Amino acid sequence: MISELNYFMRKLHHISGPILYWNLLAMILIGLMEGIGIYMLVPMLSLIGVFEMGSSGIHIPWLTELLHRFSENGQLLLVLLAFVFILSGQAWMQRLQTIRNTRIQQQFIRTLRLETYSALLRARWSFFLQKRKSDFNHILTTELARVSQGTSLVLQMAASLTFTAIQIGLAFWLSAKLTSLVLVSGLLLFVLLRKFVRRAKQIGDQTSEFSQSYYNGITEHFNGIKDIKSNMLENLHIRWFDRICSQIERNVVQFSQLNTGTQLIHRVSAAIIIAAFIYLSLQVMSVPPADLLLIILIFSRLWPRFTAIQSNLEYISSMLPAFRIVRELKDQTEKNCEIRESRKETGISASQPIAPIDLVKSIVCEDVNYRYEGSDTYALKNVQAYIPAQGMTAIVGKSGAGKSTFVDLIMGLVKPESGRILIDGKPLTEEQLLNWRSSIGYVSQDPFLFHTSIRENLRLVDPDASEEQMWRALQFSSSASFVRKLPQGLDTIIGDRGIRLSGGERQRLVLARTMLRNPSVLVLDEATSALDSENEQHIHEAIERLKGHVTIIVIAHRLSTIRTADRVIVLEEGRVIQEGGYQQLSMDSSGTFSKLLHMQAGAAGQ
Ligand SMILES: Nc1ncnc2c1ncn2[C@@H]1O[C@H](COP(=O)(O)OP(=O)(O)OP(=O)(O)O)[C@@H](O)[C@H]1O
Repeated sequence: MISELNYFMRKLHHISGPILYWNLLAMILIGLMEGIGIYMLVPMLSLIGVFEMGSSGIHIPWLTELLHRFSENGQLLLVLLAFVFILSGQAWMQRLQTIRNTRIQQQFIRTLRLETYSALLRARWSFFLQKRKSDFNHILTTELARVSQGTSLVLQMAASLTFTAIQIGLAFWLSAKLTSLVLVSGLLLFVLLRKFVRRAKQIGDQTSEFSQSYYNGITEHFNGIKDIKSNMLENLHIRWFDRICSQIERNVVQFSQLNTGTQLIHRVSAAIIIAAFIYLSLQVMSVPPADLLLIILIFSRLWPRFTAIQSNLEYISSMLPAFRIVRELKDQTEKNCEIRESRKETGISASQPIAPIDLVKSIVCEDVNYRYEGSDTYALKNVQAYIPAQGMTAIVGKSGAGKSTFVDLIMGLVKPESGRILIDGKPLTEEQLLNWRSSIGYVSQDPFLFHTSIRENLRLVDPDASEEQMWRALQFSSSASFVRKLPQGLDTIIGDRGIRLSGGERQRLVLARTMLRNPSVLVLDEATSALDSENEQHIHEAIERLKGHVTIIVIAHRLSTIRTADRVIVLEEGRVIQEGGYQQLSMDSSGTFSKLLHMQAGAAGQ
């Protein structure tokens, strides 16, 4: 755990640079001024004879001589003026230091956020297959905030320790005996309260666990809100929400009980120790009243520092789990990094421009086998396939046959366990992966649109796209007519994930967006949900328009849309069982393809 803390402190050092140490120096100076201001008041007052001090106190001959040049009233005014000056200066510096601290902290969290987010986006697809996406939301919001809070507390703690060291030094100068007594009592109490620091860590573990469940739950529920509403599952989910909120509440209260408990012990001990000091000083040791005042002063300044250190330790301990979680994610994303950074500038990195590959001949799969991580069965077995450039290839097969996995391999999203993928005769290598990916346009079954205007959604892939280019892409994807009918045309806001559009319209819009990128290969995962025949016709028209310009690969769920396919690849249980032209396969009456055709024709006729 300490290694994690160490890692983030080193990172803070790396991000902030020398300013971090200037800041710590300022903290020390502030502590010094505060100590001088408060501690010096009593001895200075005694120096000008306001009251008598015993053996303790300060003896600075030149200062006494200097002060005695003034009248009595002048001396008092001078001492008080110095006091006001020192404390005001300290307050002013404190403000500057706090602002600097905030800057350091914010720069640190910004860099951490950026690093975590970009490391996630640069991780390979197979990494996301094993993870819950809501965990990333949770880490990027809650856990990163806790890490930032934790490092800020470590800095505060460093400052607190420095203040304390300075105050101990000053207090030693005034009275070594009394200070030693305070120190020994403080250390003893700290040792006695050690177990509370450990308990704080356990509470911190639970905090992470509950907040993770909270994030996972709410993300999943809102993703499935339509199912919840249509199946009347609202109360079930409200009950879950109530339960997790109660657990979070209990966890926070538990920490507060622990923290205030140790504070209470500290305060009560302070009262007992000071009462014992006073009793011993007056009744046993006959200490003069001015010295007694000094004891109280030293105690009242030092003890709250000990209390604050104890409290800080508990808070830091409760945040250690967040340090571990963020560090683990960083290690995992590093291991799964697909896109390397090309240069580093103060933590912000830029990616090199990636030149797309222009497909001219074919994509070939040679003896490809693939298994998902943790799975024993092969999703693809000995796959041999040929996809011609500029033609239209349809991938068909029953649900679970391996169509999506096949296309993921073609797109280089996952790597074959064995076998090769050849692009224009050359094996697809790790180095070429990104060039290859940048040549591909992918339209998924559940297309991804932002809650903004159509124009903004289109410009996502090409910020400089002109109005004319946008309309051309819309025309190509058979979306122009429906966009024209919308109240604000291109400026119509389409709702969260495009909720205000029909499934087919959404898919055509994403197709238009993909075309703005001028891909060499277009991969279209046909929507499984039964689109109306008019929309099916629109998609069909769009594909026909694109044929000959780009290589089209369609994962086809309705065979009626692929009548004009140049090539059909039929998959069954991870194997290619048929491959050839549409006409050729449909005429082979004993083949799976013609059976699939009959099944769909039968279903359509019912
Ligand atoms: N992330 C995953 N982890 C483990 N197994 C998976 C994963 N995704 C898919 N599979 C398995 O791999 C096989 C092929 O799945 P795939 O999604 O490629 O089929 P598909 O033909 O595209 O199906 P559908 O038409 O229903 O989308 C299935 O047996 C499926 O259970």
